[in-house]
Amino acid sequence: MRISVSAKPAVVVAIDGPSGTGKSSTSKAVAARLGLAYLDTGAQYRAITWWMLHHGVDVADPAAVAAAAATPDVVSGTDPQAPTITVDGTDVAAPIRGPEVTGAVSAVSAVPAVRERITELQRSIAAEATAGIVVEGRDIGTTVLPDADLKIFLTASEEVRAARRSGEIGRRGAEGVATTRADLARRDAADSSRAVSPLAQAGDATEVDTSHLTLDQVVDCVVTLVEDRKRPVS
Ligand SMILES: Nc1ncnc2c1ncn2[C@@H]1O[C@H](COP(=O)(O)OP(=O)(O)O)[C@@H](O)[C@H]1O
Ligand SMILES: Nc1ccn([C@@H]2O[C@H](COP(=O)(O)OP(=O)(O)O)[C@@H](O)[C@H]2O)c(=O)n1
Repeated sequence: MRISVSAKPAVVVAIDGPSGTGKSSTSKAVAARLGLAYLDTGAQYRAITWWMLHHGVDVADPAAVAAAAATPDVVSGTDPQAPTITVDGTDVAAPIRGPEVTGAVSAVSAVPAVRERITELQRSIAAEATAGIVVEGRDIGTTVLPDADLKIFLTASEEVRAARRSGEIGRRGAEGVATTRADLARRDAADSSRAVSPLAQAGDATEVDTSHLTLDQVVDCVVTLVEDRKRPVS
């Protein structure tokens, strides 16, 4: 009798949700704890946006963005302890977090040619992650990896999200938080209403409201869900 030993299947975890719900922090920690790779898809959209701005492409003109979409070479490093992002070999980890990119990224990411390019890249990175991967974004569970083993949709109140993001970017006081809250609301509205793969919760995703949970509690919750859902070794 021939006994076939199949490799343990890799686990693919999709974590989606709006800004400030804790996607990046949670995904990195879950991946590190479980020995999985980590992909920040928002960083990829930010990187292509940075490239457009850097090369003088009019980001308000979808045709101009589409015409340039195939040119930049976006490369993501998927170690959750030290994720990296480069465009045409330039490390853009810092500039992609600046206000210019944040203000333009929703317009660029709404262009179908950009989404096609980046979605293809995301699928190939996930396919190559032999140990498994946590992929975070807006459309991972609905569009990029609809067959993910586990889909999580993180939420949190607008108030909490604005306070978290303000703390992160050093905006102080009630006025600072109100400005951040308006920025987040604008970006969420744009991301949720675009025609191609908008920010949306997959029907089979588990929703986790992080408003009143510590990061450790959220990580524990997701790790437990991953452990429960891992496909059995056959
Ligand atoms: N459960 C939590 N409780 C408190 N702060 C959190 C929690 N999750 C994330 N944060 C903080 O909120 C900010 C935004 O988190 P981040 O993971 O970048 O969110 P997202 O990727 O959804 O935009 C960061 O400063 C992070 O440290
Ligand atoms: N899968 C994804 C991930 C991000 N994005 C876009 O990229 C932007 C930046 O994503 P991000 O995850 O870095 O944003 P934050 O939640 O960190 O603020 C979002 O506002 C979306 O416009 C997307 O369209 N699809």
